[in-house]
Amino acid sequence: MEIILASASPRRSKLLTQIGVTHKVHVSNVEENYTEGIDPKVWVKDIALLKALEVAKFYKKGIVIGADTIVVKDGFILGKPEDERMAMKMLEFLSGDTHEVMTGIALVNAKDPNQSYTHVETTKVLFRKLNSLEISNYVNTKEPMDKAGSYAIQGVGTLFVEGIEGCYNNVVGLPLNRLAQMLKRFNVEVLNVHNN
Ligand SMILES: Cc1cn([C@H]2C[C@H](O)[C@@H](COP(=O)(O)OP(=O)(O)OP(=O)(O)O)O2)c(=O)[nH]c1=O
Repeated sequence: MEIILASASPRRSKLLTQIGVTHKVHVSNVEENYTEGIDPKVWVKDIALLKALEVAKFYKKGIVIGADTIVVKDGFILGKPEDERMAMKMLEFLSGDTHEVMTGIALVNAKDPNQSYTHVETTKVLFRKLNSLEISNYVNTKEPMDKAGSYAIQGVGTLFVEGIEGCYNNVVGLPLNRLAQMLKRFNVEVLNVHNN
């Protein structure tokens, strides 16, 4: 069974490769325009599904995986920062407190797009208190610029993380354990994948 990852994130592709899932990457053009007042869980699931459905149109068969990662704190959704100023504001906001990282995942059968499964995985992350110098030094590394919430737990950003509760890979962009369980619904056993 061919597996198509509908994501531009090199991290997600690497995570899939880590568990032995051979796949093709086909990037979707879905706009991530947040509408005020939407429940973050509903939003992140809907965007993941939209990404997978859009890419599924290009294929006659196979399983399309869509995903979206957001950071949520006090009801606010933090996506990727638009500029360095915004990245600094996000990090100030996350400093010294716990936030949630949510990844929505959607699996769509390209042969019959009505067959789809979605899930939202949530991981709690505790940041230690950050000072303004380390925030600006971190933003200068550019690492935050393409990351939800303006940090990368898999990079230098790990220095801000005091603890996590839940799936680590979910913070990086794909909850692998959950994804493997979802793939079983399409009879894909991750430890025994034949994609050709
Ligand atoms: C919090 C956090 C996020 N991220 C990343 C995961 C996602 O790639 C990114 C959030 O952006 P997304 O919009 O979820 O994904 P993307 O734009 O990289 O790719 P696509 O939309 O095509 O699927 O933030 C990390 O890499 N590390 C972290 O610690």
